[in-house]
Amino acid sequence: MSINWLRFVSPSLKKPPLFHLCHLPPPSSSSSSAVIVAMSYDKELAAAKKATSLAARLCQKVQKALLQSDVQSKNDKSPVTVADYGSQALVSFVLQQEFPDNFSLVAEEDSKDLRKDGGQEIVERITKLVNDSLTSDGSYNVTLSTEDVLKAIDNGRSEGGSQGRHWVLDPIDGTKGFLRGDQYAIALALLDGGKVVLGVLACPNLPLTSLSDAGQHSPNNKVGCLFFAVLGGGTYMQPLDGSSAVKVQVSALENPEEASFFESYEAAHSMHDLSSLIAQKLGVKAPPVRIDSQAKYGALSRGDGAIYLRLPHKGYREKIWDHAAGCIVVTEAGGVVTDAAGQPLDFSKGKYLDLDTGIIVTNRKLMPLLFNAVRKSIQEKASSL
Ligand SMILES: Nc1ncnc2c1ncn2[C@@H]1O[C@H](COP(=O)(O)O)[C@@H](OP(=O)(O)O)[C@H]1O
Ligand SMILES: [Mg+2]
Repeated sequence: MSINWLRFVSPSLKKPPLFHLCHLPPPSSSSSSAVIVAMSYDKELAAAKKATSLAARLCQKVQKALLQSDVQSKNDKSPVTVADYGSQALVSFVLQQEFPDNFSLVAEEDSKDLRKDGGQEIVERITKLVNDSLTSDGSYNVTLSTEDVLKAIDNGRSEGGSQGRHWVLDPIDGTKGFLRGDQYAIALALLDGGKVVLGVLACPNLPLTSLSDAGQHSPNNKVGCLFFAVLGGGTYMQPLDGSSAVKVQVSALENPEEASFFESYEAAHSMHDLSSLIAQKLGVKAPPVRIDSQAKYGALSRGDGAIYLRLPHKGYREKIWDHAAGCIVVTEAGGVVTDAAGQPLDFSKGKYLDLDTGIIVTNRKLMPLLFNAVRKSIQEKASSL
């Protein structure tokens, strides 16, 4: 490869970037059936789709008629809602029912705040939402008590790691988007031996057609997408109403000037000034597409945009549930996900990802160019401070 990327690599970068050295598997060949996807994880995939779809329905119901009392503030000042808790309880309950002998879940929420004085009313509201969802589905003939719901939430306390199987859940990724009435996702992945082997992203507000299509905001345009991927099986998207799935691929774009890029809606989550510098270096003409949550990974996996830049402010540590499902959804659709030093994301170290600077995502053709632009821009920004 003749790319002169080494000039821009920081001195602290010990290992060469992933896309340069690794033999990446060829993009999956096109296939018409979703049934062949999961040879060894088919039961897990079915359970993950069911759990996230149920959780998505619960979240949609809450988002439609959100009460002031549905929203609380966590210790870190970030918002949490009855839908975050309800979604986690539902997914945890379904997975434990399906895999009673091998169940470990790393999830974002816990019941500590709910168990405090004055929490009873909100726990009852969550329990009703969970039971209504289970009843509407009909597969589980149970009524959970408030204590069952709190326990189901707390079953997400696993630390993950490099051994065995662990489910990884963000019950609502993009809670701020959820509260604004915008994008959010229910993100569920399975780690096996520290590697992500399966991912499902339910995106209740994402249009079924490309975000770049004219008229995507028209009331006739249906929303609600379920993306799913199993290692080696490609990525599929289906409407959340359950109709048939189609295989998706990342954009094949080679000219960065024609690319559009995704970033967080929230400026506090990603440095918009740095991504604008990167876009400028690449000659990107389109303005950034700012949406919340891992819906960005889903949209990128079907080629809505070609680049996703996530460049958190100094000191922020990314959690595995914010990227595990999105990462496999994009890589199985032929994309590449690395940190800003070109290294693959390592999901085997527990709850956190230890990253160099941020996360960059694009297709194989554009990655060397993007990587160059990212390194140059990071150095420029650092030297201008
Ligand atoms: N200061 C920060 N920098 C980067 N990410 C942050 C952040 N504070 C919160 N986040 C994460 O950003 C996620 C939302 O992603 P996005 O910015 O792509 O919409 C949040 O998920 P939750 O909504 O589950 O808390 C949270 O994990
Ligand atoms: Mg969340």
